Amino acid sequence: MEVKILDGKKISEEIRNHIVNEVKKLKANYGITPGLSVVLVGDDAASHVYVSMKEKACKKVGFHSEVYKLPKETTQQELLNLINKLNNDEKIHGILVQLPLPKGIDEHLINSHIAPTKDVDGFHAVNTGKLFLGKESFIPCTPKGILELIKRTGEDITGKHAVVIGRSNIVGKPVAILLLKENATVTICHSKTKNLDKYVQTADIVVAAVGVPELIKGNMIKKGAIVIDAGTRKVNNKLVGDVEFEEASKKASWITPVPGGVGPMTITMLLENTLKAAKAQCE
Ligand SMILES: Nc1nc(=O)c2c([nH]1)NC[C@@H]1CN(c3ccc(C(=O)N[C@@H](CCC(=O)O)C(=O)O)cc3)C=[N+]21
Repeated sequence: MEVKILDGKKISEEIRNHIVNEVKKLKANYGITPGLSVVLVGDDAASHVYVSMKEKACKKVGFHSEVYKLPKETTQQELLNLINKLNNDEKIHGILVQLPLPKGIDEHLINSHIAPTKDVDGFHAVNTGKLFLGKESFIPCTPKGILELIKRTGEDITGKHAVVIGRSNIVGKPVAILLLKENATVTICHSKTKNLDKYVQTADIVVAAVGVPELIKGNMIKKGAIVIDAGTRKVNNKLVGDVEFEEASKKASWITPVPGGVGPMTITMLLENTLKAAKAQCE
């Protein structure tokens, strides 16, 4: 059986084309242009790359986009003041504070200062709680993108064994909750898990989100499994995922490449969430 590639770039393009049309309708019918503010504190090089990708993606679908680049000396109070301003800005429907934040700034305090209705990252405690309860909420972009990719395989998730490797608040935990909602049997593995290979070997769906290059070996993958790789680490200037792609491709039925898999979907889901936030304000 030939492996099929879950092309995050191509799927993103389809979704983004749809968003372009939705933006046109929103403008025509309500005079509203979805607006996203991205706040970046400090000089982390990778963060600057991601933020400019987000800005570009916004412009391309016709959103209003603002980027605030603040020096690493910015105080927590200054950041809270900016969020207050953006919470009250009618042009802005979504606010994203790029992580990681410099030391001394409490990430959870900052995220929970964003109005829940503008929390397009889905990191506010209210949205996290709603996700946990299975209620309508803003779903974090990477987990949402991963679910979309799995759904594009056309395979039924119900009853399948999904093994999530990684327990971060941004990817591992929320993606496990989403898979549970789709009636998968979910196992969460992490850095303290003993015999990781034993779990991965029984997985119908593998979601790797640890950021350890090629931790998941091809020989761990069950034949016919769906393999989603959310890892992106630069190794010798090359982007490497958490999965040994070549070897895993010999076993998997579907697999995401790195780059061009989960990464572009993350940004596409940010656009979707921002559109959703703008639409909610028309109601
Ligand atoms: N508040 C917040 N929200 C986030 O969503 C958020 C964040 N902070 N901090 C950092 C992570 C990381 N992240 C990525 C987004 C796109 C790609 C992406 O598009 N990657 C391309 C390649 C990019 C490259 O060439 O470096 C790909 O995989 O094809 C990757 C990673 C969002 N994050």
